[in-house]
Amino acid sequence: MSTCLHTLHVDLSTPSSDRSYPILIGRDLLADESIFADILEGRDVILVSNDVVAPIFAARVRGALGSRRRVTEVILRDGEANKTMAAVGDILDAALADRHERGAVMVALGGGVVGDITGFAAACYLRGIDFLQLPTTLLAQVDSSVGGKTGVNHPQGKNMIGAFHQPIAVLIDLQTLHSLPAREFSAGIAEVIKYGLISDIGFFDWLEQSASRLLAREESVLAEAIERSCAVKADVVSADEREGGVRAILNFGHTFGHAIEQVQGYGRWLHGEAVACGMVMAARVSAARGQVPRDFVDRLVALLGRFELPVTPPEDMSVADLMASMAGDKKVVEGRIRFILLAQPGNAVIVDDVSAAEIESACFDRANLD
Ligand SMILES: NC(=O)c1ccc[n+]([C@@H]2O[C@H](COP(=O)([O-])OP(=O)(O)OC[C@H]3O[C@@H](n4cnc5c(N)ncnc54)[C@H](O)[C@@H]3O)[C@@H](O)[C@H]2O)c1
Ligand SMILES: O=C(O)C(=O)C[C@@H](O)[C@H](O)[C@H](O)COP(=O)(O)O
Ligand SMILES: [Zn+2]
Repeated sequence: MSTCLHTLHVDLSTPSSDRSYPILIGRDLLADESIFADILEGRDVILVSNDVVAPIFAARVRGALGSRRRVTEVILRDGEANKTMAAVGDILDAALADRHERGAVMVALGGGVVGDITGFAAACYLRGIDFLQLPTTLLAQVDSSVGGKTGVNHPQGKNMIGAFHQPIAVLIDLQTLHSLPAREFSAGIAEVIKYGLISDIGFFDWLEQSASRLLAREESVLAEAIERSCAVKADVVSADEREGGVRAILNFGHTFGHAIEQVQGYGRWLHGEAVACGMVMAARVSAARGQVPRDFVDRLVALLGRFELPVTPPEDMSVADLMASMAGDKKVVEGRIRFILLAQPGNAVIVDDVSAAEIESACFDRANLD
């Protein structure tokens, strides 16, 4: 028997359509046949996972999918370096080989890499079929499984090829977090902290108070952190599904972070690690502008430090490297890089007037950063 602790909704209803979907947070959801029967009915499935996650969780999902539907299984190679068009091709080849029809559903079982690739394959297959998110990392549970950003990396930049394609549901099984390595858990915490910084300073305060219990992975604290994170994300996505405006605040720390990932080579820094460092950089620029107190940056650095997340740019990375990479960011408009800064703690703002000199002085004066 599974236990559902929280249910949220991503509201995407318009007068002409309703693509809203539920997010279920609970225990043993991945083994619950009745949940899959409700969501998928009798539909065929293309189950996509990777060579780390499948050995741990695929059997229980196969069991819950039951024996009355056709299931094609695709096992990708693990890792950010494999978030490529080739991986999308592997999924499409398998689905075509088994002659899956438009009624089939792609099911993403894994972290953000599997989810982003599978969602994009679902957006492309037969010009678009449904997909279901079964996120197994903290990062995927609080962020990537919700909101419909799907895609793959390109040597020139993160997530450069993709589509907005919403899942039909997100099932967050807290049991999956037991096997998650500590470094991956911390990477997920970075995105959790992001939500406090951009829209809920009370949540940031709570995270400071709850750090030890989060590190101990206490279920009730994890469930609350995930629920509050998904609530912020669902609200922002409902307000601006395709990032025409406010959704860009979810990119806080990412303009810097994606550049770090790309310049270092995908996979050297985890996404969440690069975002952690990027959030500190954005907070430092905000503080230099007098928008947040300097001691708030110290609080952020201390909180990230509890989770052993990086707070200074890679030693071998220059401002020139950073600026060159950020010039290709997806948020660039008419050649101007748009940054997400803090207008104040708990409140983000989008600006396009941050200079290289300002970044250098706020973030690369290494003698003054520690
Ligand atoms: N679409 C979005 O809105 C969005 C949001 C945030 C991040 N992302 C993307 O997500 C990716 C990062 O996702 P991630 O941090 O989940 O990384 P990941 O998918 O690489 O997973 C991290 C590692 O943990 C392993 N793993 C997964 N679940 C496990 C479990 N329960 N037990 C043991 N090992 C497990 C994975 O195989 C992998 O080795 C990046 O590509 C990032 O760009 C997308
Ligand atoms: O959902 C969003 O919007 C986000 O920006 C969430 C980010 O955490 C995530 O890493 C996303 O994939 C970044 O999007 P991108 O458009 O900058 O590639
Ligand atoms: Zn992110």
